[in-house]
Amino acid sequence: MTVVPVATGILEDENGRLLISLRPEGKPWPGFWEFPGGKVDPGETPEEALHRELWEEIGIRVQDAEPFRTLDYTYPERTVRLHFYRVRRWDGAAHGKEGQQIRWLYPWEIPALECLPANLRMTAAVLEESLPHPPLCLIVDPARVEPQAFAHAWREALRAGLQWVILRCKSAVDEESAKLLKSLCAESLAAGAQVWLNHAEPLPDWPHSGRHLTQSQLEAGLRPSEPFGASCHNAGEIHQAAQAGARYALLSPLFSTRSHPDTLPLGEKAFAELVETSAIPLIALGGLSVERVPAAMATGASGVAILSGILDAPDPFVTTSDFLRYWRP
Ligand SMILES: Nc1nc2c([nH]c(=O)n2[C@@H]2O[C@H](COP(=O)(O)OP(=O)(O)OP(=O)(O)O)[C@@H](O)[C@H]2O)c(=O)[nH]1
Ligand SMILES: [Mg+2]
Repeated sequence: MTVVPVATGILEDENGRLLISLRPEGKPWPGFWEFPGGKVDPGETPEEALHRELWEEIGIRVQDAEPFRTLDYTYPERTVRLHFYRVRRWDGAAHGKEGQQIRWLYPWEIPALECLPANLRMTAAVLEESLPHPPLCLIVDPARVEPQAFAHAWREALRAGLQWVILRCKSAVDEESAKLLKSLCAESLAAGAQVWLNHAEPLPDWPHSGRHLTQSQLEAGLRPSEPFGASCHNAGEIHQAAQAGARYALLSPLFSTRSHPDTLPLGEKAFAELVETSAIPLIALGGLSVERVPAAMATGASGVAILSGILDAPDPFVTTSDFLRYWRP
């Protein structure tokens, strides 16, 4: 089958909002949102097509286009090779030159609209850029470990370079623990790490970067006004999280775990298939060890999350460093 080359532009304004446009009647997939662009003409390079299409469709002259991703996608009517470009500098004011609606949206707002399926991967790829780096997420749960040992493990992980903590606090903590947790949150932010609170309402006044929602909070309709991620276990839950505006989903369990021995793991193949159709980045959770990080990342996961691996380690500094070595050889 012939593959139709297509060039599309992901325009980004100074606030990080992206331009999407509505496909008009008379073309395949009318009423779906897309990034503006179109088919590469014979004799044209994809970049030349991008310049021409963005002039024809939204009336701008591209100054700089940075190749971003190339993706093959098969629709019932044809297979397209999509050359996506990031466009941050242009002349002119973008408008629907062919009468089509356009919108400027933050990347996490896009999955709520009906988009061309091939484009959802791009939303996920753009969102992935804002995740902490290295994308190793430590889930800390004070209910699982005695407070002093817990604080020690958390601090040692930060000292080793950890950049991402999800603080899971399912039950109320006493005043002394609350004081300790608050100061650990502040220390983490001061170390340049992000802290996402997984906590019931009302949220305590602990310094944080965002919220992490459990599946039942998401289900119950909780939609924080600040950045949030969510815990998911299947395609339906990922879709719901994406539509709700989540920045990422923790997808579990990738491998079998000691904590949930009766839960069937997704396995690498099913995980990779979920990555293919997800509009938000997926973080692999469940049964992760240092040795398994490469296999987890090979599924297309945007990062890995661990719970027991570091908190229970004899030397959390060494174990965190071992995990981080995957991103910092
Ligand atoms: N423009 C555009 N096309 C996309 C995107 N994602 C995606 O799968 N496509 C597919 O790429 C193909 C190119 O589409 P197009 O209809 O824009 O082509 P065009 O502007 O040259 O229009 P024309 O057919 O009127 O000449 C379509 O099959 C469309 O479904 C996207 O984000 N933007
Ligand atoms: Mg077009």
